[in-house]
Amino acid sequence: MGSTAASSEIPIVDFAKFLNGSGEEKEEVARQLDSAFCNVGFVYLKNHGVLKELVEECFSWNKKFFALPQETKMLAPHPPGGSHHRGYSGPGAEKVTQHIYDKDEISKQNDDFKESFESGNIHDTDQPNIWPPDDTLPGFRPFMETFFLSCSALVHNVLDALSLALHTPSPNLLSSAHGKSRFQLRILHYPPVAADQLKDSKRSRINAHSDFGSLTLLFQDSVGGLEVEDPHQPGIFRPAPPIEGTVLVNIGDLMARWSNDRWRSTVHRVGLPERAGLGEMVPDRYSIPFFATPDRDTIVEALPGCWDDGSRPRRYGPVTTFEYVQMRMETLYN
Ligand SMILES: O=C(O)CCC(=O)C(=O)O
Ligand SMILES: [Fe+2]
Repeated sequence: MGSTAASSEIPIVDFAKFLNGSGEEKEEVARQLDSAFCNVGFVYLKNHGVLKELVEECFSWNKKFFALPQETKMLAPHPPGGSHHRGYSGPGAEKVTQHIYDKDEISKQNDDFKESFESGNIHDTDQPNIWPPDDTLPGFRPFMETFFLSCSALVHNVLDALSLALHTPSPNLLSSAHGKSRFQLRILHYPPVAADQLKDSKRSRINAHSDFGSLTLLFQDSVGGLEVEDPHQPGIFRPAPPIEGTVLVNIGDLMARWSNDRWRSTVHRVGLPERAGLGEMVPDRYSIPFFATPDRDTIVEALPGCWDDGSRPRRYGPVTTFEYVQMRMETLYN
């Protein structure tokens, strides 16, 4: 059972009942996900099928990679511009903005204080991976390629649960719209920062934003600081603390649009952890988001079950994934 406290709370759902359960159990999990995504846009999944050992190992590669000397990390540089999203971005390279498309407005935003490394599907010829030379961190590349596959499998399972929730004509409608699995695995490192600097949201580790794809998985370490906007009280952010053994799953803007705003793409940010004392240093934070996007030619228009000719008209015209993503990426890097 998902917890049923206030609807702005992020429920915990046992995904084993979808992966291995009876037809009825699958339906029940699908309903729980649907309700979480309608209410807060986020859910914690336990028994999600990505092995604990793999998650732990990914955190340890995350630490090893960012501990490399800056000049070594720069051997796998993220290309300038927003269309090839692979490789290493140093502190301040990316400004996460919330629906601001004007360059002057973007430059007024605080710089995020973080560094990241992105990799994607090995078959993605549009965005080939950019790896550091093998001898700088032997084992890193094959591990990340394996972890990608495991996260990708989870995304497809969650998509199947969502298709079930909507009773789409084809039971794998959403999964097949992501058939090429052109996803993005990011490892993120936020260096230590004085708690005072994060107080009153003067500065964020990552500014308030929503994700722009379909679904995001997020593994976080034990440091905390992730906050999710209360969908029923705009401007109020609530902690989304790490919960051992779970992965957070959230809806992105493209999925919100696809679902005709049935599912919410909720604004989130990383700031001061709940327990941090002022005057202290907040330790490094490591996290691992995995971003799913449909295949580039997928036409995104209101899904079956999300609109009707009565009280739920279609709110958006059709757009391809490619057109949509281009528009959003251009604003990220300048
Ligand atoms: O580091 C985190 O926990 C959040 C990362 C995030 O929201 C993002 O990369 O889109
Ligand atoms: Fe995010």
